[in-house]
Order: sequence, then C-alpha cells, then structure tokens
Amino acid sequence: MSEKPTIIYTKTDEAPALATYSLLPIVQAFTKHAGIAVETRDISLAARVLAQFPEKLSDAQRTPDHLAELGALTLRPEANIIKLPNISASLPQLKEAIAELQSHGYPIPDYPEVPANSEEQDIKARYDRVKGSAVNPVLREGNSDRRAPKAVKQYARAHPHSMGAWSADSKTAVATMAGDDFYANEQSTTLPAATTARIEFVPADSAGPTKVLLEKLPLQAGEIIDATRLSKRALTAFYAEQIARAKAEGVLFSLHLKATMMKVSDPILFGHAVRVFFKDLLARHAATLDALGVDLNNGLGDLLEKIKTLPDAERRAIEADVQAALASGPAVAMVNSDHGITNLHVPSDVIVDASMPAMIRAGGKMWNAQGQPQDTLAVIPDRCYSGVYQAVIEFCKTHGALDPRTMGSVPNVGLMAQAAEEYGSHNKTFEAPADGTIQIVDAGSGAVLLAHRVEAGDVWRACQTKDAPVRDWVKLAVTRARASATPAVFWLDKARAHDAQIIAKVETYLKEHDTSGLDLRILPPAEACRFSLERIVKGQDTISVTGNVLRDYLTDLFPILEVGTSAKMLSIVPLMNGGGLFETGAGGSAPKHVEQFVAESYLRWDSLGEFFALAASLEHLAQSFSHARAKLLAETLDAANGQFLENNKSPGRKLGTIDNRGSHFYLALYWAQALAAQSADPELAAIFRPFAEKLAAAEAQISTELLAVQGAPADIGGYYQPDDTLAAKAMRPSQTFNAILAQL
Ligand SMILES: NC(=O)C1=CN([C@@H]2O[C@H](COP(=O)(O)OP(=O)(O)OC[C@H]3O[C@@H](n4cnc5c(N)ncnc54)[C@H](OP(=O)(O)O)[C@@H]3O)[C@@H](O)[C@H]2O)C=CC1
Ligand SMILES: O=C(O)CCC(=O)C(=O)O
Ligand SMILES: [Mg+2]
Repeated sequence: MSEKPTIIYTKTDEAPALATYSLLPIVQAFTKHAGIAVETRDISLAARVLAQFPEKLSDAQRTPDHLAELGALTLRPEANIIKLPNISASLPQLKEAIAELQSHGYPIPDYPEVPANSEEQDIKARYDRVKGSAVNPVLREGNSDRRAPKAVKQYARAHPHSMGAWSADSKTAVATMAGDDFYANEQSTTLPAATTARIEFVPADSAGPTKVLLEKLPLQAGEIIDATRLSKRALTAFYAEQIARAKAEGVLFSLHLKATMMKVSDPILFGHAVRVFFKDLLARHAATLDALGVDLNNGLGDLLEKIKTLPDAERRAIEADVQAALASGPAVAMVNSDHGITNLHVPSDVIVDASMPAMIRAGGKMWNAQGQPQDTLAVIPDRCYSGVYQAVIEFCKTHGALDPRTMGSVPNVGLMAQAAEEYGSHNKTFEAPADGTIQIVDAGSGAVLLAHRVEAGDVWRACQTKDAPVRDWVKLAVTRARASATPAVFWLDKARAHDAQIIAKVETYLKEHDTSGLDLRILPPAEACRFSLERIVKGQDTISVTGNVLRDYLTDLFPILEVGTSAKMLSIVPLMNGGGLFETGAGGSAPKHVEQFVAESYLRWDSLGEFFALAASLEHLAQSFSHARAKLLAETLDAANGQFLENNKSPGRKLGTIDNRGSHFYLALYWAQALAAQSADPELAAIFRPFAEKLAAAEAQISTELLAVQGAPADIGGYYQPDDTLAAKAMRPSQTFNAILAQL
C-alpha cells in the first residue's frame, strides 16, 4: 500500500460529536508526527439529510454523501475507519432535524407524512433513506468482535459501580407473545443457486391485482432467506392482557422495542401499544384526531403536539381524557417523571438494548410517575430474543444482583457482515395492506420460495444472510475462542426456522478449523444465557457467538452489568476485505448528555470507547502499512489508557469534577509521557518530552480553566447541526491547553 496512511474519524451526533471537538485536535496533533493523517467524514443525521437534496441547496450548502463514500471504502484493504455512535432517527427526531436545518437557512422540504403526489413520494423516499439505522449496516462489511478490554475489567473489579439489589420476591418480569408471532410463523430456506426474487402481496379471494412490494431481491448461492409474520390481532390481544396484568400485579407497564433500528416494524408495534392503552379515548375522539393527522406510531407525544392547534376547550377535554386513561390503567414507566414523559410518548425514548440492562442493573426497577423506582412488567413482543432477559431476571431473583467485583465476562462475536440479519432496518418489512398472502417469488422460475397468509395490519418481515459472512463469523468465533482459551457458545435455537439454517452452516464451517481442545456449543438463547450466567458468577468468561440482534442486545447487557456501561467496550469489526472498522463503545449517542451540556456546560460522555478504538485502529494501521511509528503510537496509547483507568480520569457525574474535556487532557498527558519515556524512537521521544513536561507543569492551571466554565449554559448553536465555531469554543475552553497543543 502506497498512499499516506489515513485513518477516517467519523463526525456523528449528540454527545460523541461534542466530544470530538475536543478530542480530535489532540489526536491529530499526535498522529501528524508519525506521518499518519486523521481525516473526518460527516455522517451525522444532519449531513445525511442534506446529502439527499443537492438540487435544493446552494453551492455553499451542498453536502457530499460521505456515508456512501465510506461504504465504498469498507470494501478496500486500506480502509481504517473509527466509527462513533450516530443517531438512528425515529420519525419525530427526523422531523426535528429537518426543522432545525430549515431554521439554519437550508431550503429543504418538510417531511410529507402522507405524500399527495409523486414529487412528495420522492421526497419521502429520500427522507426514509436516512431514517432509522441507516449508517451501521452500510459500514459493517465485517462481523463484530466486542469485549471489555482487560484493563477495563480490572478497573471494574477494583472500583465496582453500584448495582441495585435484587430480591427473590421482585415482581419484575418479561412478558412476551405466546403464538402467532415472529417466532411461531418463521420460515427459512437456503438458496441452492443465485437468483433474483421479488416480494409481492396477493390479495385474498382475488380481491384485486397482485402488488409488488419489492421489485428486485438479488440472492446469492448459499444465501439464507427467512420471512415471518406477526399477527396484529394476536399482538393487540397480547397488549390488552399485559396492560391488565400490570395493573393487577401493581407493577409498572413498560414497553421495550427498538423503533430506531427496526424502523419499519417497531414503530408499528409501538403504535399498537399506544392504541390499545388509550383505546377508549381514541374511540371517543376518533374524528378529531383523524382530522389532525395524529399518527400514534410516533407515540402519545404526536397526539399531544397536534391537539395544540385545537380550540382550548376541545384540547383540554382530550388532555383530561389522556390523564384519566393514565390514572385508570396500570402505572406506566416514565422516561422523565419531572416532565410527565411516559414510556409511550416517543418511540425512540426507550430502546430495548439499553433499557433492559439499565433496568436489570437497577435491581429490576424503572421510574414511576412519582420519580420512585418500582418493579415493572417489561413487555417485549418478539419472542425470538426476549427469553434472554427473562433468564437474567430469574437468575438475579435467585442469586441476587451480580457482583462486578467477582463476575466473569461475556464477550461477543456477532454476525452482521453485509447486512446479515438486519431485521426491520431495511426494505423487506411490510405492514399487510389487506387480507391475503405475502410471498417471496423466484423471478426466474416463478417458484414461491416463502409465503405467509396475512391479515390486514399484520407485520411481515424478511431477511437475508449471505454465506460468506456466516463462514467468516464461524472463523472469528474459533479464533477468539482459541486466542482467549474461553468456551464459546452459539446462541441458536434449532426450533426456529432461520436458526436451523444457520446451525447447518455452523456445523459445516466448524469443520474447516482445528477445534481440538476448544469448548464450542450450540444452545438456544435462554439456555445459553443461563449457562453463561452460571459461569459468570464463578468469575468465568464465556464467549457469546450470536446473530445480529443478540449481538446488539448482549453487547449492552453484559457490559452494563459487568463494567457499568457499554461505553468502555472494545468494538472491532475486521472487514472481510482486510480493512478495519473500529466502533467506539457499544452504546449510543447519549442524548441526555447533550441536554446536560447545554444546560450547565458539563459533558458526562466518557470517551474511553474512542481511546480504545483509536489504539486498535493504530495497531491495525501498523500492521497493514508495516508502520513502526503507528505501532509505537498504539503501544503508548495502550499504556496511557491503562494509566487513565488506574488514575480514574473518566468524567465524574457532578459539576466541579472533570468532565469529558478534562478527561481528554489527561489522556494527552499520559500518552505524551508514554511517548517521551520510550526509547525505540528517540526522535519521537524528543518531540513529546517537552510537550509532556509543559502539560504536566500546567495541570493545575488547565484544570482551573476547565472547571471555571462549568455551571453556566453552553451555546453550541444547534442540536442536530451544532455550529462548529461555537461548539469548538465550548469544548476547548482552556487557553493554556490549546496553546501548548498548538506548539506540538
Ligand atoms: N452504534 C451506534 O451508532 C448506536 C447508536 N445508537 C443511537 O443512540 C441514540 C440513543 O440510544 P440509547 O438507546 O438511548 O442509548 P445510549 O447508549 O445513547 O444511552 C443510554 C445510556 O448509556 C450511557 N452511555 C452510553 N454511552 C456512554 C458514554 N460514552 N459515556 C457515558 N455514558 C454512556 C448513559 O447512561 P447512564 O446515565 O446510565 O450512564 C446513557 O444515558 C439513538 O439514536 C440510537 O439509535 C444506539 C446504540 C448504538
Ligand atoms: O444502528 C443502530 O441503530 C444501533 C446499533 C446498536 O445499537 C449496536 O450496534 O449496538
Ligand atoms: Mg446496541
């Protein structure tokens, strides 16, 4: 490889984007001395929206499609991308972002909820491309290796985070569907040869023409496809039962979905819950709410917002009915009890991968309307995965809370390359328009590959999993099991149609490896979870080898229990063509942190995920470019990360302690000291020695300057599209530090 070695650092959203204003200048100052370029590409929600409308924007406003560029880069061996978490926007968030960009002078169109003509259809289609999980599937050209770095685990053992107590009589439980759901109705097959298929809806009793839902679905030889259906009738009956059950048991009703990533299916599932919960009220005001265009898939918040345009008396009557419904139903888990925001207000406020572990970490409790913790009925309709959470809850009821001081670890090897098992995040999920059949048809032979009878409103989803990613995933699992001498369990359920196809491939591809002496098992998810928990309490590690959804769930679940947060995870994606994608942490963009920063100039975001990702990225660059200085930067950064943890320089949670910005100063100090102390490259040592000395000498002054700005509001000029100058100023408030860095 010839060109200058380059790392791409992604510009994203919310807390990680704010952190970048402070951290990136430091990183660039270090890497330039090693001849490594660190460039940015903007894949924030705002930039992705703007990239959709080049013809509407002036030359100065036009925004290139950096995501597409990076997607292409992931196929190249020199790819080295550090990917920070980004917003996967729900519709309410997307509309907020559009409004903000318009207010910043970008003449982009409104989101046409009900497109009236073909132009509006086109606009909606463009917006829908940036909605939901629109970034990760594009960049993930490899499978995932997520684990807690040793130093992080050691730190958690020595400084355990607090864990809520679990008692045997906790009333907390998971409720999941029992039949006519995604689990029961799944069909799956492996394609013997490449072909192109289409997805179509055939109305019942020839009540109309066949409607093509997806024109072209190219399929490779050996590819697995699956399809399934969730009955609307069964779902709404299930919700009604669980609402009654939560009320009868005196626990909170809480709903845990992933309306962001599962952008088609889960807003629908969310909307039905809201409709069942507020059934009487909706019937009473049906005509008014219809006329206002209220869409409950966007939550109760959509209703409350849209009725603001009604005459006072009418609005108040509906608001009173909302309160009455909340008072007569079970207590609902709150997102913000101070502001009366319930779990049912906004579909993206409660996201299952983060919400369930946080609840389990808190002893099985969520917040009620009085701001008190209370046991909860966690409603998770999709039975394919919910058993895992029930298994953890039962385990904690029996054994008490897990102990971070002694517990083992569950790292994950996740199948996700080439959009494997991207349920609901793409173009193969549909709401049945009427009664009939939805089927996947081989366009060449006309053969029906998979078919379901559906009723109007049923949710039908299909998914692809290509062969090469499965093979690569099995190899990664064996490699990790060997490298860490740890048992590895494939969390697969042979009773599930799709998993049965995957298991057949796993059994085939395991034969390609030397597995002698390795403990490799295949267990259904709940059982795999119990097996891992039995080991974890003994301090033993167990690698979870999972499909894409459980990859997502488990890499929040176990880290949050083990080390308090998924922010400290090492998240490596070895790209199948030789490049490296380094995701930072395993969590999200922490919207709460931005609120706090704007209110009081305190950023709680912990950049440890970025630090570890950068070390892994430099290490990868060192290997792919045989680059000695990259190797040295990686080794010294590793040492700095260790010291950072030992000295506990992560942001505190309170004003007056160091925040994200202060933590970056300490990283720079330790990294510089490590570079100054090494003898392998005296020239680099000579560059960093005076810098390290200056930083050390100015520590008190810098710390004073960083603390001085806390407490007052911070102006960053926008939420989805902060103003670069203002945000950089707010995130780099120490002139002393900035001046020393500028001299490096
Ligand atoms: N890889 C990606 O791009 C991902 C993106 N997302 C997106 O992020 C948004 C928010 O998702 P949500 O499910 O609320 O998850 P988040 O991880 O953003 O937030 C949940 C909580 O995790 C903790 N947390 C996460 N990261 C850090 C960090 N670096 N430092 C300190 N605390 C951290 C905080 O909890 P506490 O207060 O307990 O410390 C935070 O409030 C959504 O738009 C979602 O789609 C979500 C997951 C991954
Ligand atoms: O892409 C997303 O929306 C979220 C991804 C996520 O939560 C994860 O990969 O852990
Ligand atoms: Mg996740």
